[in-house]
Amino acid sequence: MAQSVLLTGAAGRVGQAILGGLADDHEWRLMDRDPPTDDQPGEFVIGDITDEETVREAMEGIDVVVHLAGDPRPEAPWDSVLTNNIDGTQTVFEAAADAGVEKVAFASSNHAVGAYETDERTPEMYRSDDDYLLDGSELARPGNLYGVSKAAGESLGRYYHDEYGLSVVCVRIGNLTKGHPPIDYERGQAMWLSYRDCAHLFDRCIQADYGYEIVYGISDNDRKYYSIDRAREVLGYEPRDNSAEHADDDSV
Ligand SMILES: NC(=O)C1=CN([C@@H]2O[C@H](COP(=O)(O)OP(=O)(O)OC[C@H]3O[C@@H](n4cnc5c(N)ncnc54)[C@H](O)[C@@H]3O)[C@@H](O)[C@H]2O)C=CC1
Ligand SMILES: O=C1O[C@H](COP(=O)(O)O)[C@@H](O)[C@H](O)[C@H]1O
Repeated sequence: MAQSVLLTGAAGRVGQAILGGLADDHEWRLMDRDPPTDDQPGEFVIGDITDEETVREAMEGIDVVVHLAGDPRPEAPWDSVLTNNIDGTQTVFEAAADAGVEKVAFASSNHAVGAYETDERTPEMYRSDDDYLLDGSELARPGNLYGVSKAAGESLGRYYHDEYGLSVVCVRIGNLTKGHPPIDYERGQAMWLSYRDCAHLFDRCIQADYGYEIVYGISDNDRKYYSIDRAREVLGYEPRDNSAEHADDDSV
């Protein structure tokens, strides 16, 4: 069923992957601090997610928030992730709760659990014959300050679910790459998320019923160390891509 969706960070890669698959499926209000470069569906709000008033106005009449806006760089410095990823995310959750929004899907990251990739486990855990698997029930274990900010976002989601009754799903997105898995990069191939699986996964986040969830956002790769069972069970995620099917592509 079509929902009224606020998509923050709409001008970025994940936002464009989602809109590429779902432009006609929902009523979109897009928000980004950068203006769109070409035609986009619905209305576009140019603004910063740390600006409470703009975020409150953007939230009016919204059923579901897909919150992507933030600094996506694994090497991002603390001042940037503190402002954009932690303060900005708190502003979005608070405004969503106040506006009576039903659900928030939060773009978390593989980097929230990056420190499980110890020297002893890698590179074997990136390969299909290794059975090491994270399933979303494990504690966050960030390997950088960006990952800390994503773990903080997951915690904010837990708080706004428990205290305000918001339905929250935190999607620990793997490596979104258009057209094919990352080249010559075993880790990236194990956590590849194709554009069409990305759009489908966030559609399920918009439409499914849940309380508070942490799921992994990757395609159905033969190589994987993140389970997608929870995304299948709770959201009805049915990925169609697999990085192994590109094994004959040059260097993949
Ligand atoms: N691309 C990937 O493979 C992955 C992405 N993610 C997360 O998904 C989200 C989107 O990532 P990408 O699309 O790759 O990044 P991107 O940099 O392409 O897009 C992010 C968008 O957010 C906007 N933005 C940033 N800070 C903002 C603020 N304070 N107010 C308003 N807009 C702001 C930017 O202008 C940009 O258009 C991020 O939160 C990132 O951490 C997580 C894991 C993997
Ligand atoms: O969270 C993110 O993760 C992906 C994959 O991480 P990488 O360190 O293997 O590149 C990254 O490409 C993306 O920029 C980031 O937001």
